[in-house]
Amino acid sequence: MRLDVFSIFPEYLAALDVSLVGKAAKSGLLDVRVHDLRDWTHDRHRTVDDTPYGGGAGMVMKPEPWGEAFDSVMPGDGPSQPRLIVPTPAGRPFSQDLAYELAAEPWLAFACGRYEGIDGRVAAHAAERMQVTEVSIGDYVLNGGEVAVLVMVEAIARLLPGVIGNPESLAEESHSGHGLLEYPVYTKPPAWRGHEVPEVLLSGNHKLIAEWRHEESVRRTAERRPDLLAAWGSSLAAEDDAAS
Ligand SMILES: COc1cccc(COC(=O)c2cn[nH]c2)c1
Repeated sequence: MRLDVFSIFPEYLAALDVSLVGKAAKSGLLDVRVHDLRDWTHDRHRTVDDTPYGGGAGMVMKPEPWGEAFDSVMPGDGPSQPRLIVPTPAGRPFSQDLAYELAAEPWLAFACGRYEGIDGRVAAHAAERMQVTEVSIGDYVLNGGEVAVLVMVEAIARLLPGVIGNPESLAEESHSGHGLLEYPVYTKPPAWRGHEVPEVLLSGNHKLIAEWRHEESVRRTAERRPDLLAAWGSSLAAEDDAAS
């Protein structure tokens, strides 16, 4: 997979060279290219923003640098086009499902917005030749899209075959499809500062362990994410209906 990231703070994306994503990049599974948007400005101050039409506080990112950057890095007459992802509070919620969807793409490009956002014509013009998806990683406002890109790239990269050492661990974890939150996990020592590991986990009885883990998943999901529990319950009912 090829990944292009456009930002006025390219150094923010240095984290992509570290650990999992860094390893995937070195092993050729990921081709990560970070671009400084200011390389496509032409004035002495390398200006990327201006005041918003219609008034209001803050600044808006000008369209010209984005247009020139996209033309230069992913030319419209090129053999293929990337899928463009724009992190924004106004976007489609990022999820494990969307991470899987994006992990199937051969080429992703991320546009990191700052200030009050990017001129709306940038996405509209890009959509003339590539799929554009505005994505939110949560209902809060960041100063820029860079952190959101780090979140999404990590969630996506770990799904690529060969990136995760142990693919089985993908199947069991929270939000990996069965709809409940993950059960608590423990390792040695069996007792630690007056806290014991739940007895059942030391029993070797795999049926009891599986039951305990399921009950813990349901309990935690009910406690922390009643919305997920409701969805899980109705998906069970749907399965029963389908089976009957
Ligand atoms: C593109 O326009 C903007 C405007 C303002 C901030 C940002 C950065 O993204 C976020 O703040 C965000 C993404 N998911 N949840 C929050 C982008």
